[in-house]
Order: sequence, then C-alpha cells, then structure tokens
Amino acid sequence: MYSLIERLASQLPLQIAANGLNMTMGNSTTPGNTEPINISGLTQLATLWKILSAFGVAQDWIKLFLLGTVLETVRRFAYTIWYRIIDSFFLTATFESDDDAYSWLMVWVSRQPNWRKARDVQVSTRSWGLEVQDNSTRGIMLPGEAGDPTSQRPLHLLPSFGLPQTFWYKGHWMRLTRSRRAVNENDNIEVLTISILARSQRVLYDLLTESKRQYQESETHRVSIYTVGPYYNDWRRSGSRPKRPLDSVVLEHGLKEMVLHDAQEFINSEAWYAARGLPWRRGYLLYGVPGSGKTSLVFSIAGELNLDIYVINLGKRGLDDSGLTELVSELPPRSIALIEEIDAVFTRGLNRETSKEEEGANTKNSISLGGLLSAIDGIQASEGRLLFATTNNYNALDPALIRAGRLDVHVEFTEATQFQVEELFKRFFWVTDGTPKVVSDAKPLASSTSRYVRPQPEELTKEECDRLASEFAARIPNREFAMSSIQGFLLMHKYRPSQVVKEVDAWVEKERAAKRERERAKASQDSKGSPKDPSDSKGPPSPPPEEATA
Ligand SMILES: Nc1ncnc2c1ncn2[C@@H]1O[C@H](COP(=O)(O)OP(=O)(O)OP(=O)(O)O)[C@@H](O)[C@H]1O
Repeated sequence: MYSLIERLASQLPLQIAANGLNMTMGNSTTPGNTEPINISGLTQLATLWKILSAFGVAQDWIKLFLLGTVLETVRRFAYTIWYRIIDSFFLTATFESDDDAYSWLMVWVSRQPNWRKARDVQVSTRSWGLEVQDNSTRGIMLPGEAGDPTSQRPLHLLPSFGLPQTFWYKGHWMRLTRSRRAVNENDNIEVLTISILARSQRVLYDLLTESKRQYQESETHRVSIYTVGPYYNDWRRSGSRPKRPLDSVVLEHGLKEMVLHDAQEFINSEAWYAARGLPWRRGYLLYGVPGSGKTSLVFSIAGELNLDIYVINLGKRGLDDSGLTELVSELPPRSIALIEEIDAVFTRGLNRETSKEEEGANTKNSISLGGLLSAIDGIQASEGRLLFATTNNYNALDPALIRAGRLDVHVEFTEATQFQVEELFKRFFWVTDGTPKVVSDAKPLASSTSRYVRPQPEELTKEECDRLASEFAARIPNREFAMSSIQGFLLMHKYRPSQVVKEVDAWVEKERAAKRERERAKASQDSKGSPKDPSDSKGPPSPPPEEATA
C-alpha cells in the first residue's frame, strides 16, 4: 500500500504538469518546479491528503468514512442516553446465591401465583434452604400426590437461566433474570437480577421485606445453621433444624435454666456493657463425657432465644489464624458461635509453653493458641455474640483459653444420674397433654411372608408411666452410662415401656461388658504405642507413637 502511494506520488508531478497545474511542493523554490516529492512527517500526511484529493473516488471514500464515523458516534451517544433514561426509570438489584437474600427471593418467586402460569420455568425439588414442613412451603404437588404423606419431594417452579421473565409487582412492571457467574474454573454461583420499573426505591424495599418475612415465618420453628463456605472465609447458611424444646434436654435440677437465663440476660444487656466499657461478649464452656447433651443444649438455647448458630470448625482445611479472626469478626450480633470439641484440633492440650514448632508438629491445621485467643476476644472480635465451646477433655485446655472474659461460664456434663434417667423415660413414654402416649403411627410391614411379628404398642396411664420410670431409673447405676446410650436403649422399644424395664438388667450387663472390652482394647493399643524401655536391648526398636497407633 505504502509503495503504491509512493509510486503515485512520484507520478503525480508529471500528471499535474500535463494538466497545466502550477503547484509548489517540498523544498522547491521555483514555481512550476517538478522535483521528486520529499515525503516525511507531517508533510507526508499533507502530501497524501493532496494526492488522494486529486482522485474523485478517494474523495467519496473519505466522505463515506467520515459519515460512518459520525453515525457510529451518534449511535453510541444515543445508546448511552437511552440507557441513562431507562436506568432512571428502573431500579436494578442483584442477588448472589451465596447470600441469604437470594434464598428469600427464590422462595418468594416460587410462591407467586402468576408464576405458575409461566411458560418457561425450571422445575426443581430444591427448596432454597427452606425446609418443607407445612402446606404453605410445600411447593407444587403432582396430581394424585397431594395429601400423600409419603410424598416428600414437592416441586418448585423457578425462573429458567438466561431468559428474562417479566411480571407485575404492586403495580410495577418487573424483569427478572437468572444467570450464572464463574467463581473459579470449576464452580459458579447463581445471580438473580431484578429490574423494577419504578423511580423510588420503596418498591424494592417492599419486595425485600415481603420475601424476608415470608421466609422467616416459615422458619419460625427452626434454627438456622451457618458454616464456613468452601472457597472463602465467609459464612454460608448450610441448613436448619427444628427447634429443640428445652425440656427435651434432661439435666440436673436448674442447670439448663441457669444457662438459658444467663444467655438471655446477656443478649438484652448491650447498654449495660457499653455503660461500663466492657466488651459485649460472653463465652460458655460445656465440658464432660460424650453424649451427655452439650450440643443438644446449645441448639435448644438457640431455639429458645431465636438465635442462629454459626459453627466454627477449627479443623477446617486451610483455616489459619487470620482466617479465623476474619470469620469471628463477621459474626452478626445476637448470634451463637459454636466451637465443638475445642480441644480436638490439637492432638494434645495446647498451653502457653508450647512452642510454635511444637504446635505445628502437633496440629492438623494452622490455628495457633494465640490465634484462637485473639479471635475470641481480640480487637476484631465481634460484639453481641454468645460463644459456646464444647469439649470432652477439660484438662487439655490452656488456662488462658478458659479464663473469664473468654469462656466465662463452665458447665460440667456427667454420665446420667438417676434423676436424668427417670426424666428421660417419662419424656419418652408420656406426653404432657395428658393423653396416654403410646400408639405407634407406623404401618404394618408390607411383606406377608415376613416372620417378624411386630409387638403391639402398649397403653399406660400416667401413674403406670411414673412407676415404670422410677423402676427403670433404680436399675440403671448412677453416673455410669451416657444419656445417649440410655436414649439408644429406649429407642429400641419406643412403644413398649414395660419391655424396657424387663430388659434393663440384661442391657446394663451387656453395656458393661462392651465397655470393658473397649477399655481393654484401648489399653493394649496404648501399650503398643508407648515407647519401649530403652534398657530392653533384645527386641527391635519401637516405632514412633504415631506409627504404632495408625
Ligand atoms: N441430657 C440429655 N438429655 C436428653 N437427651 C440427651 C442428653 N444427652 C444426650 N442426649 C441425646 O444423646 C444424643 C447426643 O447428644 P449430644 O450430641 O447433645 O451430646 P454431646 O454431649 O454434645 O456429645 P459429644 O461430646 O460426643 O459431642 C442426642 O440425640 C441427644 O438427644
């Protein structure tokens, strides 16, 4: 192209001369001089322009080019203006699936009456974190399934991906688009974009309030559980559990009431703490034997006080001190942070004297004692939260961790006392509404060839139930078995209380034998794992403890 222009340029003076034109170019000094053109810099451009101008077709091209440029500029300008105008009439909000608000909106959308007439929908059995529990949250039942208690998977109609859906909300036209956004090469999150034809944000707030209220109403009888997300150190709602009545947790007299009252008082005393310059935080350490009701009590208190539970798993892969601090600082006020088995993340008790190297060698992750302490009550620790920590190994915990200000209230859980056993029995076989609790709701087995004959459920009066309960409790040795074991035994005969009493002695013997066997196995494992006496030079060198126990 350039060589073509050069050729044209060298021929031009000849043509100009032939046409009788008089032009001065480059460094020519004489009118009519036709020296070769010196093309360089700006002069080169000017020359090119003159060359092109000399041709009629080139002029047309230039005009066309200029016209195109002007038209495109005008188009872009008009486009921007148009969208500015449109945007000023529309409110747009986006919701991402790793946030609670997304679930509110999805549940709200799936419940819109006109949504059921939509012609382009995604059919899903997912309930968006909302547990299906009553007719209002059941979604759509297929014909013939309504009223069938065995049909547990109602369907929900949801916006399909990509295609925008439009509908009306409180007299406002609304467009809803559901899409996906990649978070990394393997995973993506869903995004819901809602544009509402409205100038005021009020309609958006109305929509949010309505969807949140609907969602929360259906969750009134449940406790929401949050865990740490898979990619980042952020909180995700991982599900919910039905609220556990406080009286279903059987503890010694007044113990659970004391914890509940303390927690309730704390939640309501923000101003009290502020007035005294105290950090508004309270920690509870529930320690004792496994299966004695520690976790059950936390869930029960969360239900009583309407608090969500945020489970901190110290053993989570990749969680380090700064991640833990970040998580704790993001806990919302009036929530429960639950650290289960606070000792278990360390293979042995951490204490102040443990060096960093030792900690590293003995921990499964990178949480240090210092990191844990500063997460609990450091400068970034959130206010207004209740911390519950549980452990089976109280002695393994460092005094700094369990001092007042970090874990203020310590509650011991022991093996079942006779009082607990008796209460548990009554709770199992008697309901408080005064009707005899007995009758099984289970249907007979379908198979007629089965040799198993289902025992008949028993009916009993309150007096009979109380009598059996105290007889049962008297046969269970005090503080020998965990409540969870006794519950397991009762569950084997859940409709036959007198059978429970008949079999209790045999059960106690069986449990004792099993316990002895476990202890024997543990002792032999410990002895294999313990280092050999160095004076014993005959045998092979003993393996390190980790290998021996592996
Ligand atoms: N005190 C109790 N009252 C009623 N039920 C109990 C009690 N203790 C244990 N259970 C029952 O035993 C099971 C285990 O209880 P839970 O998980 O609360 O025990 P835990 O002390 O937290 O055990 P772990 O230390 O192993 O985590 C639950 O099903 C619970 O219903």
